[in-house]
Amino acid sequence: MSARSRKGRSGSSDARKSKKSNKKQGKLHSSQSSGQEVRLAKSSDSFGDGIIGQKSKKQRRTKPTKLSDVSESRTGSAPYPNGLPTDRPLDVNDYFDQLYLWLDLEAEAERARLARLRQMRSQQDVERTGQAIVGLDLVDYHTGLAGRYLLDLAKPSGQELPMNRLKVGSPVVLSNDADPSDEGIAGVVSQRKNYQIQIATEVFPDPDAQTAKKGKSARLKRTSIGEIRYRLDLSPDETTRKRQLAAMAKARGERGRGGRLRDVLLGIESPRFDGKKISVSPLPEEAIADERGDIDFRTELNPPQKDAVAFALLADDFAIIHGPPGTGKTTTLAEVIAQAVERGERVLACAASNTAVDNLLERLERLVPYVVRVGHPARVFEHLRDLTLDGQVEKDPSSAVIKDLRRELEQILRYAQKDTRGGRARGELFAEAGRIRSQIRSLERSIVRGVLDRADVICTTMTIDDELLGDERFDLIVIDEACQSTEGGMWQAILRADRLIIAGDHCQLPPTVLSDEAAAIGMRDSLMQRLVHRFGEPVYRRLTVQYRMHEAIMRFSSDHFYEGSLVADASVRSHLLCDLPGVEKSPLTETPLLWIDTAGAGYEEQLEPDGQSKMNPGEANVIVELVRQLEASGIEPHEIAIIAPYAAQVRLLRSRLDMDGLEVDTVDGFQGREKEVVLLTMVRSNPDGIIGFLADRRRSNVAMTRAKRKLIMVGDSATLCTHEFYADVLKYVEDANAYQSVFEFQTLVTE
Ligand SMILES: Nc1ncnc2c1ncn2[C@@H]1O[C@H](COP(=O)(O)OP(=O)(O)OP(=O)(O)O)[C@@H](O)[C@H]1O
Repeated sequence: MSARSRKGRSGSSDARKSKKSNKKQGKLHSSQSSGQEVRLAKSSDSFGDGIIGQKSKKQRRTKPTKLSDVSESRTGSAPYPNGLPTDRPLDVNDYFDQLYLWLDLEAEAERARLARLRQMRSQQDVERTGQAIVGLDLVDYHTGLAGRYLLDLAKPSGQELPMNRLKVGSPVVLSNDADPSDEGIAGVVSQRKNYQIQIATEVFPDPDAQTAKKGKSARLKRTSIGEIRYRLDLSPDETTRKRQLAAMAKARGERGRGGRLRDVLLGIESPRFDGKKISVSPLPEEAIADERGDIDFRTELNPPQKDAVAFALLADDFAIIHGPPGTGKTTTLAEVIAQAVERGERVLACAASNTAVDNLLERLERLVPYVVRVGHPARVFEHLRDLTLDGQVEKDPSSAVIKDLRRELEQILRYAQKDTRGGRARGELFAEAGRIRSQIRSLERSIVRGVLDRADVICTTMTIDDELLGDERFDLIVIDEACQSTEGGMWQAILRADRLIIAGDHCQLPPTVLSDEAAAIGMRDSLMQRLVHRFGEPVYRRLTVQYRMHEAIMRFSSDHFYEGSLVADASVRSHLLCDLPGVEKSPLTETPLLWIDTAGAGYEEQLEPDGQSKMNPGEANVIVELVRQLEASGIEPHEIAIIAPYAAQVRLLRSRLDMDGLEVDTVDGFQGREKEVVLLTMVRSNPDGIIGFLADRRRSNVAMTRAKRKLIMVGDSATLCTHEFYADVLKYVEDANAYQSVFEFQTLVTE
């Protein structure tokens, strides 16, 4: 059945109610007549940290006088200079003005970063930032979906690429390495290997076109493609920015159901559950129990998870699922989606990162008849690639014609590359290539439409390809890892339905925001957190049974971040490394927790030579020794993760521990992941007690909740415990008899 006819089947949210009794429909009718204003919910203290600062007076913008004052005066004139308030309704125009300002400041910060990068001329300095790779050869090229060019770049003579932050999906600029004035062409990383990186571009890097673009004579310098050495720079994500701006402009003027959802999310209207405004009557537990009884669950869920599913399905506007680490938030969301599909709804399922989208997709594959993953296949887990749009288009019988056209296109490009006539003749070949590309595009478009129309669920990151989805609307939008997205990043998705389910954990990593000015006026605070503070308990359900950590690993996080509400499931409550097959019993494997305190050992932090990042070679030695001991006890390298807050320490440890399967990464690389044993190197050790961004407790919460059976921290208590949070960690570890000074550890090693 096509999407269009399915929409007819499901209609609006009425279809969702079709399974319910008349009694419920009656309730819906009676409450809709109520026109009461929203009840100001108390900020929910139980939801956690840092209630957003509030300021009652509306500020008007003033013009900056000095250039140096630009950012400061712009943040000072923000409609909400202390971030979005949660104690009163937001004004629609002020709200979107604030979001625009965030985006502007962020774009400014990104441009400044790129400019600094492009000014660095020392190859080592540039590459150490992790944001650029220089001295690259174009070694091959192909064409991909939508006639994009896929360019393979590698270092000459096959050297390994430096450690870099150019991930699959990152926007980049490809430019001539020898020409600092070259503006380059935009692309997206589509594949990344140790020795080679591939980017997808809309434009072929034709050297004639580059010289012509700069107004120089084509005769000035004849270069063949192979003679140019390129550099790749991580670039500001202009496409995402433009899409977000367009979505925000549309949301500002939205009317009808879309306008209502916007007003609910801005706290102007009261959210409704089961047809009733929560300002009149919060959803009673009996209604949830009732709904739960009606559901034929497709997954084995625990009671809080089942409640969350029922609660979400009863939401008329939005509902929130708060999922602390390992509590099955994604599992629960997948069940919500499966139930919605069962009721005849079409769902758009999103998350902030590709990994999070794939985690959801992995579960949906088993639960939903027809799910499509939108996004570049290279960014999708390999075992899920058949579910991508590209994968499904490939299976379509008309794809054979496209393959022939692509072959023809590649042939023409190769002729063009070899063509020594230059100028017009070469230009004609590129023009012919352009015509074939548009033919390919129009054929693909019709196949793509067919695939999307058949889908019950479409999965994508929050950067939605509006061109691809057109103005298609869904019955329900589901957003996982919602706290990792800025508010501005949510509107593209929100606009596509009248109902929204968001899941996440505000006590884990916030979205990456480069601009400190934007962060100071609230850009790092999530929509989810704001809604909980605004409306309180009636709009969210928290999952409380976790399936990852030994109880002792979980307890600190539970007490500190989740009011002690977490419970370790019996299957994990007391599991230890020594319970794994082939693992010997030893002091390291028989206990779940250990802090090796380096205080007094003189393991001071160091600035990486020529770099900005910090490392701690003394701590690295301890980590290397611990890995050696774990391996000797029978733990496999792929069961071990090392987490360091600083890239320089990651680099140092990677160079010291070249083991297949062992992962060494920053905290950001580990959100949403787990390992049997996690070693945390804290790095900071200085006489002034400066701990830098370790002060963000959310970062530590993520790092400390990745381990299933053993968490080992290596750090200097004298430096760290100047901060109350780490003093609490130390006390917890001491009470759990899991403290060891590095001097004791070394004695044990030498014995
Ligand atoms: N009711 C359940 N019974 C048994 N296992 C479960 C249940 N719910 C979730 N799990 C398991 O717990 C683990 C974590 O689940 P899931 O990935 O859904 O959690 P999450 O909250 O999204 O995780 P994260 O904290 O990494 O974001 C998975 O291995 C999952 O199979």
